[in-house]
Amino acid sequence: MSSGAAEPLVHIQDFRMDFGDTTVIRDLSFDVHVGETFGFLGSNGSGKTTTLRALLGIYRPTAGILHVGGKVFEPSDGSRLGYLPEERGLYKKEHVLDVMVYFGRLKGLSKTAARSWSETYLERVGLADKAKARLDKLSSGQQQKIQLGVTIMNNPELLILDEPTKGFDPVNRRLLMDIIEEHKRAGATVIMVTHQMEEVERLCDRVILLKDGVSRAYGTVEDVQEEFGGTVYRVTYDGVLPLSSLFDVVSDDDGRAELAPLQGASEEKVLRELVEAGAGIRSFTPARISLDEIFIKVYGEQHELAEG
Ligand SMILES: Nc1ncnc2c1ncn2[C@@H]1O[C@H](COP(=O)(O)OP(=O)(O)OP(=O)(O)O)[C@@H](O)[C@H]1O
Repeated sequence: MSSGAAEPLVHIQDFRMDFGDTTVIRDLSFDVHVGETFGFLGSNGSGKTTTLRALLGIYRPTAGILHVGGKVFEPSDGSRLGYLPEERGLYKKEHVLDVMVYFGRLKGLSKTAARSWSETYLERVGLADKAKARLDKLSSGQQQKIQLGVTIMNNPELLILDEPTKGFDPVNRRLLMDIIEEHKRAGATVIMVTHQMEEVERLCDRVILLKDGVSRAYGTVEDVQEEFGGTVYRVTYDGVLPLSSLFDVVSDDDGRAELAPLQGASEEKVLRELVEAGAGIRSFTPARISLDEIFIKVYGEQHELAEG
């Protein structure tokens, strides 16, 4: 899976995927570079899992180039890959530690190394007391922790994680994000499908946003924020917000509003307008537009790009 210095580790160009008469991905192109954490974002059914499956050879693409390390991925390249698929499932009637050691051996670790790694991991994720339990006696979140462990245990150079924290409570989500971040810091390239925008803002260097199988934004988180308006003003107020040609009201709830400036209206102009209109401003804070807001802007639109 080695890759030249300037060559992206993952290269997808003009990817198209049809299922029967239906096109679910069209003209999709993006690269993922060595060492970056890449957020693969999009609403339900926008084509994220399909793209990952095509990249890993599970689906045959209708058209386009999908390369890992400069060539089409083959199962024999898998020793440096950690893939957490969307559909989870391990050998549920087996015991936790046995399953982990089994997968560790498949990934080329010695039995001792796999056992020692697994015991340390179980301790870390609060499941040391479940080492001898059957997998199907664990909660779904606990089973997911085991599956993530199996995915990362050989320190893969490329980690592909399809919704790694789906179904986790906030404490466990943070723990899992810490673990993923450690792999990122150790130099792993990470492709992460997630619907949790705070995870993206915390971890991802670059992102792509898919809608109906088409890219709607691609670049660094900052680039994407800039593309969608860059700055917003968060205000708290006691009175009534005026209608204005200087800003759009993005959200307004219980004395808290978010305003998007129009045509580059400056902070001073917007604030003066609010004060002069008697809006009773208590606080006024410029902030970057959040990915959550961008997501709502993109996916709240009509499906004008639908089949056709
Ligand atoms: N094997 C298949 N046969 C036919 N259609 C499929 C198949 N796999 C996926 N699709 C369709 O392709 C589209 C994209 O699905 P995909 O699972 O890639 O979306 P996703 O972005 O991963 O969604 P989610 O966030 O809900 O997991 C959907 O309309 C889905 O119904």
